[in-house]
Amino acid sequence: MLQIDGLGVRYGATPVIEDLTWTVGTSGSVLTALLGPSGCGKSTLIRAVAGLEPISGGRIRFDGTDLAGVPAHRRDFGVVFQDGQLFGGRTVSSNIAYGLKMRRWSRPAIRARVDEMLELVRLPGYAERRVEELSGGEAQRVALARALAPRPRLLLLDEPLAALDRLLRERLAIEITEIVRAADTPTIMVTHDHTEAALMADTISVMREGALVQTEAPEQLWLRPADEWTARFIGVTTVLDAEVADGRAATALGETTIEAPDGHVRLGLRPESVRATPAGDHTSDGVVVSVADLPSGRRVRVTADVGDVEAVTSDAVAIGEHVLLNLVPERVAVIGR
Ligand SMILES: Nc1ncnc2c1ncn2[C@@H]1O[C@H](COP(=O)(O)OP(=O)(O)OP(=O)(O)O)[C@@H](O)[C@H]1O
Repeated sequence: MLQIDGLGVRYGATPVIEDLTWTVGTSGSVLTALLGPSGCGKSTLIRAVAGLEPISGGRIRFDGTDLAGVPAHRRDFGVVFQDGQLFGGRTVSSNIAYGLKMRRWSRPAIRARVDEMLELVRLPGYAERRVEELSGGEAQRVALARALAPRPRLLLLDEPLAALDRLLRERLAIEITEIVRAADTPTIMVTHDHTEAALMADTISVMREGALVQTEAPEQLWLRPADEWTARFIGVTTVLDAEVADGRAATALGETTIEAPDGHVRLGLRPESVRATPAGDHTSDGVVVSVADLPSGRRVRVTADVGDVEAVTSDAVAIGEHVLLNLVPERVAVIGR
């Protein structure tokens, strides 16, 4: 288990991480996503955990042992960066064997482990390929095999999919999840993409400007974001005031059932939290200003009294059409509760 208390990291005089506290690997969680916008300090945090960045304050412990003074290569952590950083001019097997040779594994043990890793990352038969001949996705799988080969206590993945195209990213995201679960290696994965985080992780930690704002299972994060910034970062497009009484919330877009104590709350709406239907003879809630047909269904933008609202619809509504807006109770987030 990784335990970080009051961590500080600075570049020169500039603090990038200040007083950060984080516990990873409790309650059976294998894969934790570290999710945050570009420049918030995710890579810096991962590098500090790996021992690649000096810390200016606080403590990093693993299984109770303080890592201060433990150099990177003695931490037994595996690291995969965005571009894999394979050793060029060498074969796949020589890359995967690298950490095992450092640890003085016997030749037969190394050979067996390399084969096992190639099976795990689904590249059997690739042992003698030179790394220059690999595609981007293959190279990242080799980097993963190299990191996992010495059986690390913790695996750190710093945006391992960022350089790949979208289709490959999604496929490899799911593959990596299966691989680290099969290896049963606690893993932290850095990403700025909340869909990627949800595809892979069983716990998501949200980072903002050098601090952690929330650590939660994905479903809880979607339904109970800690604050408005977090809500918007994970896809909320409309924030709505509501008054709750007896499990029902009254809002400018009508009533909905909600699990929240009585009183004032703010609700976070994603497009799929609101359903638009043609108003017909009813008094409309707003007018459609744009329509987009996405793979997941039709998305509309509606100008309403509460401002512009993104919504989904299964009707053939057109721009300029008057619509009714209804909340979808199980898709409505409560902010800050
Ligand atoms: N070696 C360095 N020297 C000085 N400043 C740095 C250095 N590395 C990073 N920074 C700065 O520290 C801040 C955090 O950078 P970091 O790379 O940790 O963010 P990140 O969340 O990983 O971003 P991204 O998602 O874009 O990779 C940024 O403002 C960055 O410009």
